[in-house]
Amino acid sequence: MTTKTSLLKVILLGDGGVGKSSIMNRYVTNKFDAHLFHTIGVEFLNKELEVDAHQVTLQIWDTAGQERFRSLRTPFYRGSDCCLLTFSVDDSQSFLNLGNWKKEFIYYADVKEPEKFPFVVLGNKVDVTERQVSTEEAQQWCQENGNFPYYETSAKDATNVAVAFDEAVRRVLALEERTDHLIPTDTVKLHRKPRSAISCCS
Ligand SMILES: Nc1nc2c(ncn2[C@@H]2O[C@H](COP(=O)(O)OP(=O)(O)OP(=O)(O)O)[C@@H](O)[C@H]2O)c(=O)[nH]1
Repeated sequence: MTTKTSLLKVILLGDGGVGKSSIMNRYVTNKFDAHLFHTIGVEFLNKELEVDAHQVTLQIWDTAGQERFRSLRTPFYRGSDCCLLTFSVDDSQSFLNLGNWKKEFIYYADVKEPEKFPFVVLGNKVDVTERQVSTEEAQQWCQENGNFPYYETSAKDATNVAVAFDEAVRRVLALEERTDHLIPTDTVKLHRKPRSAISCCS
């Protein structure tokens, strides 16, 4: 019997500095760098995991949050299976911008049925003491904007990072019409590159 692997593309969006690269690095390499440079364009890393007895190769795309890199990141939205809308709990503006990120994604990914698309919201940097966004207001935004799951994460101390990705995978797998992603593991090439060829710095 041939085992099946789902190849899923998950994309991280959010303002510059909220911690998207750090979340990806924490999840894939279990490391945290307090002095990361801003991402320019996009980067991706792969991670293999098993969720509910389902083998998954997760392709995680980290994007540049700064406005000046908009044209470099948007071409990579298409084909995403899940979008992690990310803000930082110590930066209220990054929270207020979540709606713009959602809109930008829906437009450039050309999502046909936005109300069915699996978004997950991450409130990062929960390790900080000075919060500007409360858990309640973030949960309320998620409820009002599509009943999205909400996770408070810390790339610094790893709080909820793996749990959030697991939930993202579950949401995608729960959708019907996933059969197009089911590829026999003996035919798919599972890349294990630390950084993509199209990536720029971080
Ligand atoms: N305290 C704390 N700092 C964090 C956390 N996540 C990221 N940082 C720091 O926040 C800064 C920005 O992190 P990045 O991961 O580069 O942010 P980004 O969202 O990828 O930024 P862009 O590449 O500009 O879009 C870095 O100095 C990180 O070390 C966290 O969970 N807690």
